[in-house]
Parts: sequence; structure tokens; C-alpha cells
Amino acid sequence: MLGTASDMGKPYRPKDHYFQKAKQEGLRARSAFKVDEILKRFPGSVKKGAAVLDLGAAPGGFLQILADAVGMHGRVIGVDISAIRPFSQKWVTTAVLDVLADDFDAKLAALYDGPYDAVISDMAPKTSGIKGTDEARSLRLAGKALEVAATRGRPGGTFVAKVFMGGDFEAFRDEVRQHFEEVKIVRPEATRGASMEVYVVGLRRRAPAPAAS
Ligand SMILES: C[S@@+](CC[C@H](N)C(=O)[O-])C[C@H]1O[C@@H](n2cnc3c(N)ncnc32)[C@H](O)[C@@H]1O
Repeated sequence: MLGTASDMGKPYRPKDHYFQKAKQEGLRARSAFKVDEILKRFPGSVKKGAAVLDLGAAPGGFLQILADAVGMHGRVIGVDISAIRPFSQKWVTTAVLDVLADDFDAKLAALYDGPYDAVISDMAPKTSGIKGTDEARSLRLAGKALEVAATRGRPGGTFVAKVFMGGDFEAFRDEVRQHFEEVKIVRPEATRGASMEVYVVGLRRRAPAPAAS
């Protein structure tokens, strides 16, 4: 994992401290620092040998951190509507997939059928500039990530999803609580100053209730 960064570039500056730092460290995106911070805050949330799904993974900053976190005996599956430059690590698989497409679940199962120890989403919609619309689109993506975690996540596993604050955010957090024993809201240091984004972290996925007979 990466060294701790305490000097933050909070106001929006496209080539800010984290941008420069990512470049120096050979990272594909400054967002790598966000997942790095989340993994450090919750030790054991992604362990060596784990199977991790990264939704909205392009260009691959999160994937670089996750690949190191799980190591060669783990699996990392990264999907995005944009293509992701391939990884040299054999345990990292990437694919172009739209999580909102009707055939997403089947295509994901064909890539790796799970179960996943962690489902992580950094998905963000194309922003319209209309606050309510962007919040609703963000929640739709996060809601899909939660659905995947609830169906393909291993009991005891981890969930992380980026969400724009506002709108039905609280209802979403409550929904995450139904599936995970502990829920935390994290705003990593590398988050840009004006951004409304936070990460909802679900720890220790509850075992699904047995089907009624
Ligand atoms: C902030 S970027 C992710 C950055 C990435 N975590 C990294 O570290 O490189 C958000 C991503 O969400 C993806 N995305 C948005 N809608 C999506 C969808 N319906 N299905 C899959 N990916 C989607 C975008 O294409 C974009 O690459």
C-alpha cells in the first residue's frame, strides 16, 4: 500500500498534489489514494488471497491498489463501460461491461462467478450539472453495486460504494445496513474540495436469511 498523505490539495485543481503524486508513483489515477486510505482505515477489509470486484474500474487506479492488496493468490475483476489497459498481473481480469445493462449479471458470472470477498464501486455517472439528476444517477449505480454485493458477496465480506450526498442517500445507507453489520461513511483525503462524493463502507456482510420453506 501507499505512504500516508497528509498534505491535501483540497480546492479543485486539476493537477493538484494527488495528481502529481500519482504520476510520480506510476499510478493510473489519483483515485488510487482513496481506496488505499479506505483499506488502511479498515484493516482486514480486503485480505491477501481475496476475490474482489471493482465496478467502474477505468483507468485502473483502484485496481493497482487492489491487485497488491490481494496478491498473486487472490482475484481482482475490474469492469467499466470504458476499456481498461490490461494488467500484467495474471490475477487481474478486466472487461468492458455496463452494470446497468440487462445482460450484466450473466456477463459478470461468465468472467468470475464469485463469491466475492469484497465488492467495490467507484462508479460515477456522466454529470448533467443538475444536482438532483446527478444524485439519482449516482444512487442508481451504487444501488446496482449493492445488489451485486448482496447476491455475489461472501458472508463476512466488504462493500464500498461511492455516492453523491443528497437525495435518497440516507435511504441507501439504511439499505446497506440491512446487509452489513457495520456501516461507515468515509470522505477520503484525496477527495476534491468541492466534491459531494463520499464512500459508504459496509463491513461484515450478514449471512442471507434462509429461504422460507
Ligand atoms: C471515477 S471513475 C473510476 C476511477 C477508477 N476507480 C480508478 O481508480 O481508475 C468512474 C467510472 O465509472 C464508470 N461508469 C459509469 N457508469 C458505469 C456503468 N453503467 N457501468 C460501468 N461503469 C460505469 C465510468 O466509465 C468511469 O470510468
